[in-house]
Order: sequence, then C-alpha cells, then structure tokens
Amino acid sequence: MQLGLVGLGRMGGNMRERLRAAGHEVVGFDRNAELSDVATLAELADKLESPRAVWVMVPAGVTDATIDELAGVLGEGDIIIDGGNSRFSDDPPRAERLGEQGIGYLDVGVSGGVWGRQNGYALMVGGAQEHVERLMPIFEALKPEGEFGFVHAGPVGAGHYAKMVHNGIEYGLMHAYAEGYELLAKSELVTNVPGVFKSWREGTVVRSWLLDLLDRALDEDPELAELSSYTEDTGEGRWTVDEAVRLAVPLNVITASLFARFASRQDDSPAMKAVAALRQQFGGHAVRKR
Ligand SMILES: O=C(O)[C@H](O)[C@@H](O)[C@H](O)[C@H](O)COP(=O)(O)O
Repeated sequence: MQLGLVGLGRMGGNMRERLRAAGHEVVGFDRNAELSDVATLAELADKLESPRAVWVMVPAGVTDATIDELAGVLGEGDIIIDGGNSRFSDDPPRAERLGEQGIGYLDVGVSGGVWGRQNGYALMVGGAQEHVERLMPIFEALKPEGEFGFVHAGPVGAGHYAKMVHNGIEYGLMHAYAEGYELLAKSELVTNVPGVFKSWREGTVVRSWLLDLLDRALDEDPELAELSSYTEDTGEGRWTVDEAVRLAVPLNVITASLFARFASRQDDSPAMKAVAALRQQFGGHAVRKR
C-alpha cells in the first residue's frame, strides 16, 4: 500500500527501508532535502491517492506543529499516524482537532531503536478499530516476524501510554544491570567482569536483549573507560513517574532509575553537601573541603 512518511531520521529512515523491502510504496518527507523524496508536505499529499495515510516520525517537541501543517494539506477520510515518543495525554486533543476535519488519528508506540530495520519494530497502537484495520498491511511489514510485537492497546492515547510504561520498565531494567555491573567491577574477587555478563546471555534467569547489548558494549570497551556517566532522558521516564503519582502506584524501581539519571548530571551534589554540613553541625563530624 501507499504511505506518506514524515521524518526520515534514524527511526523514520530505517522504517522507510523496511517498508519498501516489504513492497510498500513510501513517499518520504524530511526537512533535510538530501533525505527527502519530495520538497514539501503539499507535494507528499499530491503523490498519494485518497484516502491517504501519513506516518509522522519526528522528535516529540515538533510533533504538534508537524501534524497541524500536515492537516493543512490532507482532508476527509485521510489518517495521520504519530509513531514518535509523544506523551499520551497529547493524543486525545490531537485526535479531536483532526476529527473536526474528518481526518483519523492513530498513536503508535514504536520500539526497536536502530535495530528495528533488521529485527522489526514492536508496535503499540491506540485508536479506532477501523483506522487500525486500514493500516494493518503497514503494521504487518514493520512488526517483527512471529507471533508477538503488535498490540491494539485501546482507544487514542493507549499506544503511547503502553510505550511510556515500556520505557519506564526499560529504565528500571537497564539500571538493575548497571548496578550489578558496578558491584562486579568493584569486587576484589571477580577478575573477568565482561565474561560474567557474556555467560549470563544463555541459560540464566536474567538473559535478555538489554543484557546482550551490555555485553556488546563491554566487548567494545571492557571498563567503559571511554564514557562519561552523564545520562540524558527524553521524557518517557518522567511521564511514567507522573502517572504513578497521579494514580498512587508505588513505582520504586522506575523512579529510582529516573533519579539516578538526574544524579549522573551533577559534578557535585548540593543535597549531599547539605547532609555533610548537617553532620558537622550536630555531631562535629569531619567534612571534606573542595
Ligand atoms: O523502545 C525503544 O526503542 C526505546 O525506548 C526508544 O524509544 C528510545 O531509545 C527511548 O525513547 C530513549 O528514551 P530515553 O532517552 O528517555 O532514555
């Protein structure tokens, strides 16, 4: 089938390749003319037969502006799919705005990163059944082969909600492996830390794709000596914790792993300076000066 694809960066560009390899006709647009198949969104709309489907794969900050611009060149019966990491609460107002023009909307949480082109992308979809059915050939081509990797999770917003929780789990899992790494690296007994992680890849209870990727990273740099510990986040973990607060769900592990990222950005901790100062005040305990 035909699909418009807006945003041809690391994710969108690879998705275009996977879809074309499956026989779909993809018309891609990107602000970077070198990546783009067409010069404007209007040209993209012209190249597609009605009713059109256009998948948006842009960074979360520019999604609404992109969708609004796109809505200006689409019309009744068309569908816009947002496959970026948008906050789930942005989806219903978007769907309502588009619905006033007769444009359908699906939100899709897409997981798989740069490996998706080869392994397929796990898809978590929110929206109306009739819209999901229309996009099924595209979903089939993008998803991994096999039984799993696709869910119609619920109405508009449910796809991004499922992806948000997925990413919260991702934070927690990564952090558990990371803490195990630090303890092994500090131990006086274990001399082959990369070897321990490698051995865990088969047969153990903790084998997983993230573990495989940590093994890969340790193959490249056994002591992670090249890296700084500074770790970014792009919002999904914060939204997960916001939801946990709203619903009073005790998200101990995920919250701790989010806060560990914040701590990773500090050269010095103002909070721990305050603790050191207080110990000195009440107990005369020694402090270290800078
Ligand atoms: O499932 C995935 O493919 C990843 O989760 C992907 O979506 C991305 O790498 C994260 O959004 C990074 O999120 P942070 O920047 O918050 O770690």
